[in-house]
Amino acid sequence: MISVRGLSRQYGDVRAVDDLTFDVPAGEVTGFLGPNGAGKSTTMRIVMGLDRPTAGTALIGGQRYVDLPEPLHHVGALLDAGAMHPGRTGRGHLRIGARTNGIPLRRVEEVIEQVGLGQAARRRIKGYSLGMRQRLGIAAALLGDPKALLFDEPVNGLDLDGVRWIRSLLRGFADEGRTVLVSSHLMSEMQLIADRIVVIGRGRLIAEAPVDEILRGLGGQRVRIRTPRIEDLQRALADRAAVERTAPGELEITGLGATEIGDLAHALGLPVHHLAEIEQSLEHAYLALTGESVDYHGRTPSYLNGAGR
Ligand SMILES: Nc1ncnc2c1ncn2[C@@H]1O[C@H](COP(=O)(O)OP(=O)(O)OP(=O)(O)O)[C@@H](O)[C@H]1O
Repeated sequence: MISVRGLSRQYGDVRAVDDLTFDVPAGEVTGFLGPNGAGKSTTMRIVMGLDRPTAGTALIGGQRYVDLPEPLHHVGALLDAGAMHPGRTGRGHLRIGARTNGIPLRRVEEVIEQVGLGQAARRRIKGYSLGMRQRLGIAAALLGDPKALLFDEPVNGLDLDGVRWIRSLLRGFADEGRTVLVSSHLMSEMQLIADRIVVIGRGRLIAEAPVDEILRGLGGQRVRIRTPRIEDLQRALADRAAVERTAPGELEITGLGATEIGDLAHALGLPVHHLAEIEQSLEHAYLALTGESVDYHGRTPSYLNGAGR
């Protein structure tokens, strides 16, 4: 379990993290989402003791990283897979990590196997593809067989095979009861990987909820219903929910669940031809959540405005 409480980090004029509080429970994959510059990497660096907070705490199993007796047994992180000595071999890189942390060298061979580096472990890192570097970075994070794992953008730049591998790896860690925090820009990816997500913007918490709750619109659940007696239903719903006529014979309702609406139609004797909760894509929910907090909007060419939504 990782718990972040009232965490703030100020760099000169920039408040990179601003009074942030959230939990990363064991046994689940927690996705960490936010636009560029939202403060994700800063938060992860503070958890890993690589940066100091201006205020607040980030605890791993109740302790600060710096107070952990054998930190690599508690937490492992993939923060910057580029930060490896290019002249070393993969195995050499891992051996140094093991030696400096009192981890037996046989563990190096185990993690090489686990991440599928095999033959490549003999080669110098400068010849590694991005996917191989990610595998090596993950092997390093696993050296101490830690209970908690932090991954900063692990699927960035990976091909589909690599992405699928990371996905099953993270799921496996969570299923073993480990604590997994993974940051990403790829909302569609988070929808597949994460059980719950923490969304931040400009250093502040925007949402912390199970993925399916966010998909249902964080309480602003929408339901679509079709009935040939649309006016009767619309009248009955008018006082209870926000109702929008979206097509002839079709309503979209916000603020009531499918069960309540179905029961109401039944009580009124109205025939129902279709009734479904509308699932938002995580991307859609995320854009709705973070729209206000994006610091650097890309310019959209005018011919794309309104397209593809
Ligand atoms: N060492 C530093 N010195 C000064 N400013 C910093 C430093 N590290 C981060 N920042 C600033 O803090 C803010 C948050 O940065 P951070 O890298 O944590 O965001 P992020 O959510 O990880 O972004 P990205 O998705 O682009 O990696 C940014 O405005 C960044 O410029």
